[in-house]
Amino acid sequence: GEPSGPSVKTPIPGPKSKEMISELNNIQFSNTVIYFTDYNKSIGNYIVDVDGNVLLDVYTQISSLPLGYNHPDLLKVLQDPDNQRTFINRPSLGLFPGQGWPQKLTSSLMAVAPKGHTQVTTMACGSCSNENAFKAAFMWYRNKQRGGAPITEEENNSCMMNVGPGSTPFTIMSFKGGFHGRTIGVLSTTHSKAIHKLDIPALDWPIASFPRYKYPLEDFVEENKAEDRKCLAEVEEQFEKYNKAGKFVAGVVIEPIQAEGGDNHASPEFFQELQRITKKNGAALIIDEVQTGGGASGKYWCHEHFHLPEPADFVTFSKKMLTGGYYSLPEFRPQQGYRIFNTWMGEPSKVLLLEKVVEVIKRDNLLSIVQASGKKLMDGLMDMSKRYPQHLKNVRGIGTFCAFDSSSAEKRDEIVAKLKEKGVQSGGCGDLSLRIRPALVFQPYHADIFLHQLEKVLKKI
Ligand SMILES: Cc1ncc(COP(=O)(O)O)c(CNc2csc(C(=O)O)c2)c1O
Repeated sequence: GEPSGPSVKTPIPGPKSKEMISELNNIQFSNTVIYFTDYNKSIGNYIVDVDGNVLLDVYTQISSLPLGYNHPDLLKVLQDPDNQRTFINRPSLGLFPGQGWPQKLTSSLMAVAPKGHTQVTTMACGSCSNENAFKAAFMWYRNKQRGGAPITEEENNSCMMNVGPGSTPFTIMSFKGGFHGRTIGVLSTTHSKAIHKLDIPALDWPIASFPRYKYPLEDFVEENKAEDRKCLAEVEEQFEKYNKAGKFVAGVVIEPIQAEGGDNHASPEFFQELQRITKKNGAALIIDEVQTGGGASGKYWCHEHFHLPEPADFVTFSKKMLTGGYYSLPEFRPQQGYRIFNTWMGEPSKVLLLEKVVEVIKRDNLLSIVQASGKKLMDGLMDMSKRYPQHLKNVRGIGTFCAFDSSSAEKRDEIVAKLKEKGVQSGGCGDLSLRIRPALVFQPYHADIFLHQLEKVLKKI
């Protein structure tokens, strides 16, 4: 079972961590390592480092552990002899899927598919899921332009040398503050930190503004509505500008909440109107649920809170879903083989684990626990924002997907560092925000432990 609470015995990183970091540094760049982790002792909501420090983990490996550490039901998946074969013989899923693969997809990914979705494509990570969703959107857009005409020899020859008409001038619209990955295509739709983009070539694709609200929301209803209108007008302008220039916008990619960009929220009305504008302009709406998806918002998919008039064209996922991939409407299916393809096309062992995660979420009613813990977090943060307004403001969140701003990046970093000293592993995002990303097994009493430690930090800084 879990420890009763955090316990920190050494400075973090401790002596053993430091030794291992320098060992690793002989092999690769290791400056981002926070500490080496003991994956035998880490359990539930608690991460244990190699120096025996026990921390309440409200960051969970960049929001990617659905059931925390060493969940007993997941360990059982590994003990099943049939499953061992799946872990050992990693298949090229596009060519030689194993028996039972359709059933596994049905009982895991399709069991939690967004409303109206019947198709899923598995991938390895968030970046490659977005990359392939973009490609599927480009092919769909070109096929619409062809209107049934055959592919020409000129198209086949020209694309081999990266020129038109075979290589198209199509674009994907993204938003300032967005994060969709770091591989070279999606990196042109990522706009959260310069260090991610420096030195890498970028594509001339349209970029619109994402709403930046004033808080508390109830005090700024008109201002925030005006902000929605301003951003939507920019989306229309970008469509007009790029389509007129023949750089047709084939898709719009957006997160339900911009996470890396600083936990920026936008209203359901913003997303409903964005879907209308995107459809009107003949583009695909790609909702990136890599960080928001998998249950942290209290629903499986965060965009479910927006009551979109129609299903999104694509919903990409990774992190808490354990496998990468995307759901897409049938019209986006490739028309030929080997166009959305790579050696592995994801990993069945991750889908086996996801199948168990989906079962546990249903059996243990975890989504309602997320809602209860999220309420506890939000109430506690709102209360603290009244008592420490200089350090904690703009409290926001859906489910346990919460955040607040501090007065400066330094202050935010100081709060993260002091929380770590008190045995809470948290993380920053954007310029001023501290984000909370606990596992789905994070109970209200864990929220109390977090809030208690946070109060102790705020009292002293
Ligand atoms: C909304 C969203 N979309 C796509 C991605 C990319 O996923 P990965 O390629 O990292 O699996 C992410 C990854 N998140 C992430 C957090 S820190 C980070 C990094 O590369 O520094 C990446 C995401 O949050």
